Amino acid sequence: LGEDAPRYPDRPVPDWYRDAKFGVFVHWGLYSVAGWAPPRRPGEDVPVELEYSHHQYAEWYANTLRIPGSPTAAYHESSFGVGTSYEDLADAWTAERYDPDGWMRLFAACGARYVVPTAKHHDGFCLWDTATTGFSSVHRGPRRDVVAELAGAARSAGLRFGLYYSGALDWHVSHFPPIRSLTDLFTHRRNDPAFARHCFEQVRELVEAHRPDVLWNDIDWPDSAKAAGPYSLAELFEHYYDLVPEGVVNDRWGVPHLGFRTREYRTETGTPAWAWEATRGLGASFGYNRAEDDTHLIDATELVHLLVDTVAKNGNLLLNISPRGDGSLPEAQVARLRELGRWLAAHPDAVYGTRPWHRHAEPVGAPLRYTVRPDGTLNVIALDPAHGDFRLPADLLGRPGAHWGEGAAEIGPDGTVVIPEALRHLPAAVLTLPPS
Ligand SMILES: C[C@@H]1N[C@H](CNC(=O)c2cc3ccccc3[nH]2)[C@@H](O)[C@H](O)[C@@H]1O
Repeated sequence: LGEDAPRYPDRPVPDWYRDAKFGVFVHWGLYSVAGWAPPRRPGEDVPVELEYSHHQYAEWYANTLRIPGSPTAAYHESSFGVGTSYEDLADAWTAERYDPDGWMRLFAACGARYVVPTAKHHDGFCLWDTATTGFSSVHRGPRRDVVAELAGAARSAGLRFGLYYSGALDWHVSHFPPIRSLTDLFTHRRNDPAFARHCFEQVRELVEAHRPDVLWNDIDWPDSAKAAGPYSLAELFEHYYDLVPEGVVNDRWGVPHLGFRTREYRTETGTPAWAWEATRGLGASFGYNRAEDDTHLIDATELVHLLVDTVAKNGNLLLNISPRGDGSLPEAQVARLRELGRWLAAHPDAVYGTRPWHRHAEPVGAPLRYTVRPDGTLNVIALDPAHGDFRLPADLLGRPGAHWGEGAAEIGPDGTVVIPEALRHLPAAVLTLPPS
């Protein structure tokens, strides 16, 4: 490391985060007013040359709109007229159905233990009472301090409160051509000291006002803040941890300091020793996309499997919900969240507070996942109980006291486990084995 390379703290990921397992991501912002991107079904892909002109992330609307001939450019003109800019939409944003307390009560009821709303996304529109710009939800549109209301509502609902911040991209204060490729993504961004100070001061406002339990930065941080000195990232982290001793950050700051690692619409192949977080939308977008319908969304059973698989691999699931511009929550998304919450409410000890076993699944055979409770009890989670009986692996044969939630389990001498009829309709069934 060069002589001016700052020293970063080496901090463990706090237990509250590792025990929490399930958080709700909320991408809500100016882009939610337009709320449109070309819809994409699970498994559908586009050729790499259309990756940005047909970006499936509706929160990228401001960039996609600027790509000549993109479906978003056509949608924008037909919806808002040739003379309306993206930033003009700020004054059309009324958020008349925005109910922060209702949101947080719902997320808590669905089993989330933390929530991470967007404070500023790539469009540069700030959702808090900032002194750094007039491009904010306090000065324009809703005329509300969205972040403050969400922080209060989250903590009243017993949730830990984190904040998403777009550290690399701020299209309100940058003047590049639209991002049309991965190369553009790395070059059409500001790294100058003035921008670095701007980002430093914005995050300092958020940290000092709300003490977020999670600082979830996206993509990267301005390069000029990565050396020692005023407004450096090292100073920002030091300030953050002074104010929030149990605070945790993710891995998208572009410096050798991270808390939990992140995977986006991806999972880990095995069980890493480090804490990590899987994040995705319920459909193909984080921001609200009115072009998505039920067929574009992950179904509730897949959602339970995603959570269980992620936790078995030492990860958390940060599942995104996309509020409409008016602040209402898409009913199809809420239905899936509630279904996940019902399973979690019936099987809390299979997830919360657990740690991985020495393997997360079996290489072949029945789709099982494993988690270990603090007292050493092993949760054997059958992901497809409708499929019926399964064989316990050899290293679990003979362990006494096998139980389903309500009663002793019937296990044959060859390890065949009979799944009770009453459990076969569930997205997953949990067999517990007391500590051996
Ligand atoms: C949550 C999501 N993040 C996107 C940027 N993605 C990344 O910076 C990123 C993806 C990813 C996957 C694996 C490991 C690191 C990663 N960073 C944003 O461009 C989206 O609008 C949205 O906010």
